Amino acid sequence: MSKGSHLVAAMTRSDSTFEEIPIIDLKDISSTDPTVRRALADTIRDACINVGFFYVKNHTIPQSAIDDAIASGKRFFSLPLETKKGLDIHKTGNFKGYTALLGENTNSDNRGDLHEGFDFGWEEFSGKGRAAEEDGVMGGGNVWPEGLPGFREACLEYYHAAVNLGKMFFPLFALALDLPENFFDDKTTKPAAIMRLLYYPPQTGTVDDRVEGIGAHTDYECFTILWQDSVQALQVLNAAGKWIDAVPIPGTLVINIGDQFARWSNDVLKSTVHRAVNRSGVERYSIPLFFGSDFNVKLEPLPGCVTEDNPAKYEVVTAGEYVKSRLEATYNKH
Ligand SMILES: O=C(O)CCC(=O)C(=O)O
Ligand SMILES: [Fe+2]
Repeated sequence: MSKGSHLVAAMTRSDSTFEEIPIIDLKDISSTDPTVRRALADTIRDACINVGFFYVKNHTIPQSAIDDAIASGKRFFSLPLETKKGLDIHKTGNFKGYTALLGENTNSDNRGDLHEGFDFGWEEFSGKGRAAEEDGVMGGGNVWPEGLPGFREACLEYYHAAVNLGKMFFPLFALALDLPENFFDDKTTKPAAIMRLLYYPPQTGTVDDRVEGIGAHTDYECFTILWQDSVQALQVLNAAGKWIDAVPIPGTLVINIGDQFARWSNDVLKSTVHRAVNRSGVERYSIPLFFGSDFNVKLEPLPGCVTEDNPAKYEVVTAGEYVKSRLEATYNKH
């Protein structure tokens, strides 16, 4: 059997009627022992083929960075609406800044998402960002609120810790796809990395089913690293059409595959539909960080993912074009 049919065969045997989301221990993520790395990559592959979601523990992001980012997020969201609207994501032109309640509609059948958000991208502590031509539609500077000392620093502290974790994942995904470990290196020299602080008010009283915290969707990039607080809201759709709770587990992050990886791997890796609905009665916070390839990379099917039984499913587009079209649809910028 060729390598290609091996992957596709694994995918064909996969079972996506999961009832639970697997937990993967990352204690060996920096190991240089090939056997140990192979074993970790195999666990990741099983999770990505069957579920498209997994928790990680021992994930390397310091608890202090999480605590500071969340505390800063809470300060930001409690600013007056007018102040936050000064940073409106619809006005910045590069999908960075503030999203008000119902300012975004992730599922086009819905009436708007019941969350507030604050989005930003690559920036060094020194303030150096990326030029527009290095980051596609998301290129150009971040916008930061005035009068919140330490906010930017706390955001960037978490951001860089999460970006470092994300960079450690690409070699593991390469191994999981039977590719050389360095396969993604030259395709992720300036990887897309967009972070959001999200605030979900509780939905109480009579609830319109078309208003959810974030409507059912798949993510746009290669994979997402999500921190969630202890309030249950995130749900993942299995192949039987059942919503499975991604129960908050202290000390873990949630990792999920997005559409770029699904397209690139011709659906060997699953980009699974999910949503967040906060009917807990209390406020909820989360921090997704969307991790992609360099924006000019063509998402041509990876070696081993296309066979006679699994012909190419997607039109080849660049990563940047793909994300741009999805963001424009979400924020209604046509
Ligand atoms: O807040 C969450 O748990 C999920 C957020 C999410 O799915 C997203 O921002 O794409
Ligand atoms: Fe998502």
